Amino acid sequence: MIPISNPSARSAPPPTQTPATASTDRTSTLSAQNTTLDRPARHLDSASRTAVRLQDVTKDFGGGVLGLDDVSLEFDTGTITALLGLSGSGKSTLLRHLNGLQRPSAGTVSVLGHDVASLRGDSLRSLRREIGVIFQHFNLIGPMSVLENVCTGRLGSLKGPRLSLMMYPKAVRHEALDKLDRVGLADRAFQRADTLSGGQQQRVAIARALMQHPRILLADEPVASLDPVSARGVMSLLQEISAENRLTVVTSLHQVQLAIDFAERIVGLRSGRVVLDQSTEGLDAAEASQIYTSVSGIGPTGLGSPDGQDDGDPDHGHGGHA
Ligand SMILES: Nc1ncnc2c1ncn2[C@@H]1O[C@H](COP(=O)(O)OP(=O)(O)OP(=O)(O)O)[C@@H](O)[C@H]1O
Repeated sequence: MIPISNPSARSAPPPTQTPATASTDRTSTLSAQNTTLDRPARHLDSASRTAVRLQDVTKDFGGGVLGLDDVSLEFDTGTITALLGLSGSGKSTLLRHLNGLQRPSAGTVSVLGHDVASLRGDSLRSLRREIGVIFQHFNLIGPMSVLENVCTGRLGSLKGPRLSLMMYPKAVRHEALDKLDRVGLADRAFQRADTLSGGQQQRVAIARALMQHPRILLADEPVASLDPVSARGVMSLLQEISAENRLTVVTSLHQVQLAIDFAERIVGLRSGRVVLDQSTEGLDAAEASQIYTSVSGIGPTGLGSPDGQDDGDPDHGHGGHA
């Protein structure tokens, strides 16, 4: 059995448990987790087969910049799609529309059956709990332990502040350790997050996202900061987790070969438009790379990803682990 508390944490105040969680032991935690991990195959009607649908979506940032230009796409439940395209082609903008960080100027974005643009407040937060997010720079809290970072993935569904690891319900701490075990890092639970390698930190971020029991995972250039070996390890983990959980993964990538090897489908964007939409089966890297080589029609580039910006939307916040 994996120990759940470290000696330094034992002096911390007892966890504040709600009646619902106070009686939850490790067994029930594991069975709750397994319910999530081994979700029985459900009869899927066409609505639940489609996790995400964008219909004629345009995002006009003003000044002639279209982040998305008449995009219509559907992402099926349990699939992995890689978004490819030059810097400034609209990959992050597309991802931000899926969790309501940005709203379309025209068209509709439907996620898990909800018209995202129509959601506000609690209903938007509730949808965001179903959407895990991982980032290029991991967004872990460096001085905090790995385990506590993973526990923060549950903050969106817990009431009140959690100022230390021991303030999380025991069931949450156990589950966080199980998630860490799943990503191969249970032995690092009590290490400071910022002492891990980049690949390890991204695994922790994945474990944190899994604490939400998400149905969709958005990954914005998840391997851009990693060496090639770690990058393949993280993509392989995403692939496994998608299959285990019927998790719909939409990820932006810059490496065509990784997209072909680990995603089922590639969507190529250029100046906010879909210029390639193809299954990766039998897809040739040279063919997919054409979205980078033809420069005609490319809009403003080199502006990078304006992380953290949004539309000034009052509900703004990263859906990942809030
Ligand atoms: N909040 C914003 N305000 C104004 N323009 C924006 C905003 N967000 C994105 N853009 C513009 O929209 C276009 C698409 O940007 P986006 O960040 O989606 O590209 P990207 O493909 O993710 O790029 P990268 O690969 O560098 O992350 C760019 O021209 C960008 O400058």
